[in-house]
Order: sequence, then C-alpha cells, then structure tokens
Amino acid sequence: MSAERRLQVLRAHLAPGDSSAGACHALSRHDTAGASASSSGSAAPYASADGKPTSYARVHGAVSREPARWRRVASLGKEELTDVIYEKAVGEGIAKITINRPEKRNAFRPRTIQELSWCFGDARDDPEVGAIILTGAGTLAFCSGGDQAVRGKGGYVGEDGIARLNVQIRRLPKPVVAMVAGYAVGGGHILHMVCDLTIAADNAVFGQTGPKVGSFDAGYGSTHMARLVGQKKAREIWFLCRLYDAHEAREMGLINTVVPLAQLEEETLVWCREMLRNSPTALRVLKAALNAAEDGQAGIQELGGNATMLFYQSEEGNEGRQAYLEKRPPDFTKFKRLP
Ligand SMILES: CC(C)(COP(=O)(O)OP(=O)(O)OC[C@H]1O[C@@H](n2cnc3c(N)ncnc32)[C@H](O)[C@@H]1OP(=O)(O)O)[C@@H](O)C(=O)NCCC(=O)NCCSC(=O)CCC(=O)c1ccccc1C(=O)O
Repeated sequence: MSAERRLQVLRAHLAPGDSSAGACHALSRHDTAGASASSSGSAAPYASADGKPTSYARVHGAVSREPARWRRVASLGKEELTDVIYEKAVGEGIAKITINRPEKRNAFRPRTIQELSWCFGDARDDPEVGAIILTGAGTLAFCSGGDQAVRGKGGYVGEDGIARLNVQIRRLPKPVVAMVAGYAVGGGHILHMVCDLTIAADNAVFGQTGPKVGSFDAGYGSTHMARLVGQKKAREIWFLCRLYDAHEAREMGLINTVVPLAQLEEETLVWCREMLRNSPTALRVLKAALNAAEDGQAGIQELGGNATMLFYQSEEGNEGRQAYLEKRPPDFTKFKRLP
C-alpha cells in the first residue's frame, strides 16, 4: 500500500463519521502502521479515494479489536479435558480450541485427538458458535504433529486419528481458523491446512517432516496442499522437508496473513468477528462448495445436504410434507418455475 493511500485510510479511520471511536475497525492495524505484516484483505472497502469512509464503512461500521472474555469449558460429558483447553468467548459466537502440550511443542497423542474431536463436535452443535479458532498453547508451536514417542505400528488413524480429525474440520459447517505461532510441522502443518483460514504470527514456521520420520499423509495433507500452493511447490515441501517462515508461507498461498506475535489473537478475533457479521448460511454453503470442488462424492454429499436443509425451510418443501400428512395431493402449482 502506498504511503499516500495509507494516510487516506488512516484519515478515514479517524474521520468523525466513523462510529467506531475507541475501537479499531477491520482494517489491520499493521497495515495502517506500515509494519511488515502483510494481509490479503486490503483496506479498500473502508475508505474511498478522497479519504472519507465509504458507504460500506458507514453501513457496517467498525469491528472491535478488544480482547475476548474467554469462559473455559473444563469437561465435555463426563470427561475432563487434559490435553486441550476449550473456551468460548462471552457474548460472541467464537470458540477457541487450544492444543495444550507445550512441553512437547503441542504434539498430539491419541488422547489429544480424541479431545479435539469432542471440542469440534461441541462447537459444531452449539448454535451460538459461528467461528472456531484452533491454536496451540504458548508461542513456540502451533502443533508439531503426531507424538513420535507414542506412535504405534497402526499409527493413530484407528483411534480417532488425525485422518478423521481432518475430515471433521472439513465437514464442520462453520469456519475454522488456525491461529499459528511457532512451529506448524508434520501433522500440525496438515491441521492448519485443513482449517478454512490461517492467521500466522511472524515467528511461525511451516513444513512437513514426515519423510524424515517415516510418515506421510496421502490424503488432504498432500492433495489439498497441492491445491493451495501448486503441484511443484507441494512436491518440494514434501520431498525435501524444508521449513518455511511465515512470509514465505504467505507468498505461496499456504496462509492468509502474517502479524506480529503480540497481535496474533487480536487479529484472529477481528477476522472471526468480521465473519460473524455475515450470513451464517452463506458461509456454510460456500465452505461446502469450496470443499466439494476437491472432495468428490463426499463433497457433493455435503453440498447436497445443505441444499436439502435450505429446501426444507421453504414453503415449497413444506407443501410436499404437509400434503402427505393431510393425505391430499401436493399443490406445487403456486411455485414458480424460475429460469
Ligand atoms: C517442532 C520442532 C522443530 C521444535 O524444535 P525445538 O524448538 O528445538 O524443540 P525440541 O527440543 O525439538 O522439542 C521440545 C520437546 O518436544 C518434543 N517434541 C517435539 N515434537 C515432538 C513430536 N512430534 N513428537 C514427540 N515429541 C516431540 C521433543 O522431543 C522435546 O522433548 P524433550 O523431552 O525435551 O526432548 C522439533 O521438536 C521437531 O522437529 N519435532 C518433530 C516434528 C515431527 O517430525 N513431527 C512428526 C511428523 S509425522 C506426523 O505428524 C505424523 C502424523 C500422523 O500421526 C499421521 C497422519 C496421518 C496418517 C497417519 C499418521 C500416523 O499415524 O503417523
């Protein structure tokens, strides 16, 4: 962004018409400050060329950058959570799931996977939750993949393993945002890739280590990666097992944005809050559609499920059911055959 444009945006942000005095709007503070952070979402809709707030800014107003007030969910059902911290933001529809094994760089063991699965299930079923953050405890690692000390001959897949967790995140009809500080490597790298968005701190490091430790993911971990970064790059990442910093990761399309470590949660919350303003059904169907393009029959099934859910909410859908219950022929004549 040019210095002049940045100034315009800053002016627009401070303009009296901006109802958001005190709270920052969705425009990244890092963009306004000209820091090294880079964001794919430009500030364009928030200020017009003359520096005044656009109608978009006037209508939608500001997104709060305030910290969330987290309420901890210590147990799900009868089970205490030991490997994962599960929290919900008070008064807003955000859940946060934190892998809590920092002494192991948040490597997951079967128990971790099981708890993650419960938390994702709860967040999916909670109608108040509209966006889910997945992260790792501490600043050194998001997740370093499968705990190699407990890896058995059968891997983790048979015990609610990562393969199933990936599918669960893909199928979850709400956006999941990976909030990455430090290492996201091995299975941890795959976890962030299957999330819908990735916000990274400037200390984040990305890569696959599988071929070094006798492991690989021939599912989403390779095929979805190729969709994100292209075939050549995906082969480089897997075959050479190099590590990439956050800016390199953003350049290659692995992640959405990079922010200073101290602002990681603030920025992630802003992205979640922006999404929460939008139609949940639109986001849900878009996620299913974007997945369907690469998920074959399973993806179409998911998209089809959404179509049915919407149709059941319509008058036309209800007419069929009602007619059956009333033992009369359905009258579909009143419904237009739209072009
Ligand atoms: C992440 C590192 C680069 C961080 O390096 P550094 O900051 O120097 O910290 P360390 O001193 O190395 O680590 C601190 C502490 O943590 C332990 N640890 C870290 N990662 C792991 C791990 N993955 N498993 C077990 N333990 C781990 C480390 O040993 C230290 O403990 P001490 O007791 O203090 O010694 C670096 O740590 C690193 O490279 N880690 C390993 C990364 C890795 O190779 N991960 C595994 C990739 S393969 C994978 O994830 C399998 C996925 C999987 O399970 C799967 C997926 C799909 C289908 C099947 C399977 C399957 O069953 O295998």
